[in-house]
Amino acid sequence: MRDGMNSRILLDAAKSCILASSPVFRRQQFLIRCVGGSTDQRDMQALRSLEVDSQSIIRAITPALDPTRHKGQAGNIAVIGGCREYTGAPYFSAISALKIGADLSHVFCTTDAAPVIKSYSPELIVHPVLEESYNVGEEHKSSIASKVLAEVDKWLERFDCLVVGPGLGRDPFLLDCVSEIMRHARQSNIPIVIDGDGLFLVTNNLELVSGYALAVLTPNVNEYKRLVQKVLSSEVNDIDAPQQLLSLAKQIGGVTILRKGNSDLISDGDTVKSVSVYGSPRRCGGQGDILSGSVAVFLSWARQHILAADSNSNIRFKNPTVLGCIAGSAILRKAASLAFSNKKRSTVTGDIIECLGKSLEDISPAS
Ligand SMILES: NC(=O)C1=CN([C@@H]2O[C@H](COP(=O)(O)OP(=O)(O)OC[C@H]3O[C@@H](n4cnc5c(N)ncnc54)[C@H](O)[C@@H]3O)[C@@H](O)[C@H]2O)[C@@H](O)CC1
Ligand SMILES: Nc1ncnc2c1ncn2[C@@H]1O[C@H](COP(=O)(O)OP(=O)(O)OP(=O)(O)O)[C@@H](O)[C@H]1O
Ligand SMILES: [Mg+2]
Repeated sequence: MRDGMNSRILLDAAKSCILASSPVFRRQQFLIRCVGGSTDQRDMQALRSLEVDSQSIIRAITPALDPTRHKGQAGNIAVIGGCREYTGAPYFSAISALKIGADLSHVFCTTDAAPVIKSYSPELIVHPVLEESYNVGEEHKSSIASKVLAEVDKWLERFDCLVVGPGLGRDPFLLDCVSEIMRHARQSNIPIVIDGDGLFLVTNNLELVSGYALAVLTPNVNEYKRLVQKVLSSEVNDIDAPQQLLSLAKQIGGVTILRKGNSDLISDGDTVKSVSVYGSPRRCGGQGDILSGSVAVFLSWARQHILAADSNSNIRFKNPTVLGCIAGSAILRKAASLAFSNKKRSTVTGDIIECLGKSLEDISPAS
């Protein structure tokens, strides 16, 4: 009996050793650490105490479908992104804005990407205005940059929010032009959601967003790591994730940051909120793009709602960028959950986009 027990203990120990040295196991442990998946009870409790009632926020800020309203009042969004490599990301972001309920959705992309993005959907207004270095001779760079800016400026004042970065690429000439567009948007007080390669640009040029309360950064695990290293000169701290996020947002002058992960954490340097609505175990590319388009619309609605709120309403004291992040995160996660219940392992980003309407309808019915 005793011998049997000893050999079982030895067998278990051997199994643990084999498991711990297996590359698959080590990769899983690495990923758990990367996405902040600490199982520490105190961490879980701390996160639970930050959880917000996202459904009430969505109900409060979603505008009624009022017959007196005209086209554009429910939101006019522009995505700056789309290059030779990436045409899916700007499409996902822009179409998600429409499916949430914006009236108009534009894409400003490179001349190469435009015909491709136009062919995905006639709903989007696609402007082939950006250029990458390979298409522009050194001697023409300055005149092309002025032309790009003039093209975007013609439209800028009409937009309720810009999304900068989905599928933008990292070409230096293109990023210089986009920096100028961001400066103009900032002068005009237009909110800017920054994602993907827009975060690469901003991390290396923090002055573009520093101190701009209408800027929202939506980093994934890698983008967050780069931001923390650059701004706080430290590594990501998953043990005290809310405190580190708060410091980061404060250090960049009160921008709002949505740190994507197992739970989405949101901070504007004053408060930290968490959205842990059940989402999906599928991690197909493009979900962050749905999020950026959704946040842009909800942020615009939150601003409108706050402007129109009467003096007794306590929503007037809330930050619209934080409200937009909470609502966008909760809707994306609910849509991802719905899509997964239908499509399981074959769930792709398009399936999640198809569930955005039902997800919002369940929370805030159209009539
Ligand atoms: N269909 C498309 O056109 C898409 C284009 N995208 C664009 O692609 C560009 C680069 O974005 P990326 O998200 O790839 O850049 P990242 O710097 O986040 O990712 C680079 C690498 O990190 C890995 N990685 C990503 N998330 C991870 C996680 N949670 N844990 C461990 N490793 C992880 C990825 O597999 C990839 O190899 C952006 O412009 C983005 O907008 C993406 O939005 C996805 C969809
Ligand atoms: N580990 C996770 N568990 C549950 N949900 C997650 C997890 N990681 C991310 N998400 C959800 O997916 C959304 C997109 O996050 P993700 O990290 O995939 O962004 P991304 O890498 O920028 O995506 P994209 O492929 O569009 O660039 C987040 O808002 C979050 O709600
Ligand atoms: Mg992304």
